[in-house]
Amino acid sequence: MTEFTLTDLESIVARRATARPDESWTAKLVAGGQQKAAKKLGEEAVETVIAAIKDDRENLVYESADLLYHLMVVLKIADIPLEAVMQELQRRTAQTGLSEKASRQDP
Ligand SMILES: N=c1c2ncn([C@@H]3O[C@H](COP(=O)(O)OP(=O)(O)OP(=O)(O)O)[C@@H](O)[C@H]3O)c2ncn1[C@@H]1O[C@H](COP(=O)(O)O)[C@@H](O)[C@H]1O
Repeated sequence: MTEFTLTDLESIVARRATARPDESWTAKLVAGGQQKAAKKLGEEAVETVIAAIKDDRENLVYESADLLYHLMVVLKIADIPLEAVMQELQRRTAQTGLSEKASRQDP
């Protein structure tokens, strides 16, 4: 079991965001702005979906890693700490996904 966590990745992204764009993909994404970074996140999401639909386990792992990394960059540019996402996920543990969805349906 790896000890590497998304919090570790968040720290790496924060550190590399301040590097020179010509020596860091993270810095290049950050310098390019949210529109480009979010577009890249969307591309990685599509690649993840394709791997899932093809039942391509190896690529699903690879693309999921790309997806999570690019999500961390987008959150960094938006100045949203991973902690905020984890808090929201924790809040949702109080109910099932289906009951939450039902609570949002129009009467
Ligand atoms: N986890 C990642 C990570 N995942 C993906 N990528 C980069 O994201 C880019 C994706 O670009 P592309 O889609 O064009 O490349 P691709 O996915 O291989 O191409 P396709 O075949 O999918 O189209 C590649 O350059 C990858 O290297 C990442 N770049 C950095 N990190 C982490 O960030 C750290 C710092 O990296 P730098 O900021 O580059 O120093 C690294 O040590 C890693 O821990």
